[in-house]
Amino acid sequence: MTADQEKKQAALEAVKYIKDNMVVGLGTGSTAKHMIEAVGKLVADGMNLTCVPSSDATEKLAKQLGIKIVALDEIKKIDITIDGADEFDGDFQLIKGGGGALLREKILAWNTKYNIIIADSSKDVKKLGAFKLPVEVIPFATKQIVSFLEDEGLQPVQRMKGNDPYRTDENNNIIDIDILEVDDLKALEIKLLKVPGIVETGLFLDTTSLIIVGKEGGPETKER
Ligand SMILES: O=C(CO)[C@H](O)[C@H](O)COP(=O)(O)O
Repeated sequence: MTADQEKKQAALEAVKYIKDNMVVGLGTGSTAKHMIEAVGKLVADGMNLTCVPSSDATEKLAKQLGIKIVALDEIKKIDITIDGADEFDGDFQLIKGGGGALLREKILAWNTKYNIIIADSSKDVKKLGAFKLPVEVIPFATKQIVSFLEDEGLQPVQRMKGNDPYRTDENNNIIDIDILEVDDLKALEIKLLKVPGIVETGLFLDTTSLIIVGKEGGPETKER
């Protein structure tokens, strides 16, 4: 099975949790794309869903598929959010933000009753950190924060798009850092979020309720 087939299998399994009249959070990325297409089919088949997108790209695709989109402030709580991840571990902790949508994704996750993560099997790791952790920062403070992260030994690299700094949907920059040697992720998260100018990190430590992994022989569902 290819990674993309695993992603699609996980996505199709996840949409089974969606019921009529739900408010659904739509993640971002290549795995989420399969899920959004499947949600589009549910809607085309007559299901009444209201969806909140986690990025401009997701919003665009969802609208093309005829999915009803609302802004987060138009609803009280999201019933289910389905999103991808760059890595997950045995404690349901994630690294997200490879696609740059970590800030809105984390806001959606925090405002959701039941968060489902869908992934191909390569995302399943013993310890988070082979994938660099994205940190979203405001442009005004980016250089100073890079310097701070260097002093912390986190080997920061500012994300670029060609010759220009990468910009998120919220017009911020991203710095990718190396956390493979970090054992206390909670302490790291607290330390980073205290730095003025750091808006958010791609560490999702306690929002996930269910992880569905695409696998040869059928999807594996891990419940927290
Ligand atoms: O966090 C994300 C975007 O910000 C994605 O969920 C993550 O990067 C996984 O992407 P993909 O499904 O393409 O492997």
